[in-house]
Amino acid sequence: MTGRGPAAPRPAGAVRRREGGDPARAVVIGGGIAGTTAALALADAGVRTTLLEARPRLGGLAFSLERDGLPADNGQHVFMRCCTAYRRLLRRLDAERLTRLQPRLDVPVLDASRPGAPRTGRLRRVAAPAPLHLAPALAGYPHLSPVERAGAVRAALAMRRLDPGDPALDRQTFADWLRRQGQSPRAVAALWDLVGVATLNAPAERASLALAVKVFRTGLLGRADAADIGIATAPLGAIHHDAAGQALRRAGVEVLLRTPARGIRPADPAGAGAAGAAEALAAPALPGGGPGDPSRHLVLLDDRALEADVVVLAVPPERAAALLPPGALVEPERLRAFRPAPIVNLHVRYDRPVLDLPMFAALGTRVQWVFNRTRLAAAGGRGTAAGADDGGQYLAVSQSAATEDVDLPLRELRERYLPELARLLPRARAARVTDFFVTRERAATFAPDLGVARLRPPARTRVPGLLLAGAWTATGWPATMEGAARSGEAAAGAALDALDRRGGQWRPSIDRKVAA
Ligand SMILES: Cc1cc2nc3c(=O)[nH]c(=O)nc-3n(C[C@H](O)[C@H](O)[C@H](O)COP(=O)(O)OP(=O)(O)OC[C@H]3O[C@@H](n4cnc5c(N)ncnc54)[C@H](O)[C@@H]3O)c2cc1C
Repeated sequence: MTGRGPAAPRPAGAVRRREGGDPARAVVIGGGIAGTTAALALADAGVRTTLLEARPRLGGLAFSLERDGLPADNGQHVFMRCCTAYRRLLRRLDAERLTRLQPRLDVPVLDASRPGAPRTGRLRRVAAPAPLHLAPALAGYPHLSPVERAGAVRAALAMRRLDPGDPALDRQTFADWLRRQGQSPRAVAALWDLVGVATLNAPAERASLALAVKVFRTGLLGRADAADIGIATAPLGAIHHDAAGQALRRAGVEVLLRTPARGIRPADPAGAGAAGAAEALAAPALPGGGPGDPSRHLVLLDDRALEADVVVLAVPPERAAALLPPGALVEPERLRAFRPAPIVNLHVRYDRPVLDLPMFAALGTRVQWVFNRTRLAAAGGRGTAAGADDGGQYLAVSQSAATEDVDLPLRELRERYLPELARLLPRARAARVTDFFVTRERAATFAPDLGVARLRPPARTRVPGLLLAGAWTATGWPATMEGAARSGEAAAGAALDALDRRGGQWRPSIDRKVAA
């Protein structure tokens, strides 16, 4: 993270002003988690902020849909206690109450490779400092042999000595490193990939060691409570559209939905720049030269242009590449080099309860993680809204790194997965499936490929006051809600720094005397 931390909500009426007395203005482009975080931080610091979102809803990649009255998410999302920026955002949205955070990490792991009932292990922590907090779980983990368990402990201790920021780690795969640590294919499947595929969206064979070290060191080898799992008990849309929209509007942010930005250009110093998008698009490149004032920006819309002192561009990388003015990045083509990685969710409704656990991870089957949406919604006081109204149960099966599945027809996915769920859940064998549908996100995350760290730009561009945000920017985290929230905080901090640095144009402190 760069720049300052998030600002505390401003006192009512505090406005950040330019030298001439006009309020400082920001435009944030993109209403996903990164853009929402940035817009709130800017508004909280007294900057008049407009948030542009191309779609009719906020939330970006974290959203909900409705199917025959059943609220469903585009994909199951989880976070961890160590996701401090994301949890800050939840609090800022007054939406923590729409989530549940485990008091202590506890993940049941069902192994379906043997005939009969699956064997259950548990990855749960005890009240001890890291890394001892996981020692009893590992010692009793039935999916590894005693030799494999001892080997896993040795590898974990070796990983604690690696620095995720070391560029050399981004040039080797996680799998190569695990092999060098003597990890068996079984240990990779039953332990490292179990966590790694879900968090990195790639198996160890295709994941950069740098990102893997980031995940394991932060989540499992740092603070003992870091990996306690948090899950929304409400639909994602209730948090990232409804609560976000309310918080933004309460903070005074102007939220414009269905409003795509078409370009960013320097503002005309004579003030005529807002006249038309076509003329502005034809303006010469930044920085320097040409008629534009590089200290202010024009954000071009379909029918007009908005003038701003700072702009935060919080859209996916290929969109950012198209919107950035020439010269804003040294190597803008890098933004087009991110490879997308898919996640597929299978939504299954049974006519009766088939699972008591709130969630589990699976081995010995193609099923990865299963979430009991009915039980999770009941934990949040919304039992009837999640498939329990007819006495049934609604499960979401989350499949990361789903390259094989993402283009399969619904019927084939049904044939592929329902027998596997029946293998894992004995009660599902006698149950009737009342609905089965699929959500496919082809670009759920960027692929954590070797060398991906080199593609990820920091918040600051070469144009003063034009900042980048998004889970794909240089946060050090894989593409996650935490990465997105961190990037939003970083971009807002850098935008405020840019305002402060404009020699004499800005009053460095919030002017509390003038009403918004
Ligand atoms: C199925 C699935 C499961 C996932 N699971 C997890 C998980 O368990 N845990 C986790 O932490 N993360 C998970 N993620 C990743 C997480 O959702 C993303 O990393 C995060 O939401 C990205 O947020 P963002 O703001 O960076 O980008 P985005 O969400 O992509 O937001 C960008 C926004 O910009 C808008 N936009 C684009 N172009 C323009 C334009 N020209 N003008 C205006 N607006 C524009 C888009 O419409 C979009 O709303 C998952 C993602 C998916 C899809």
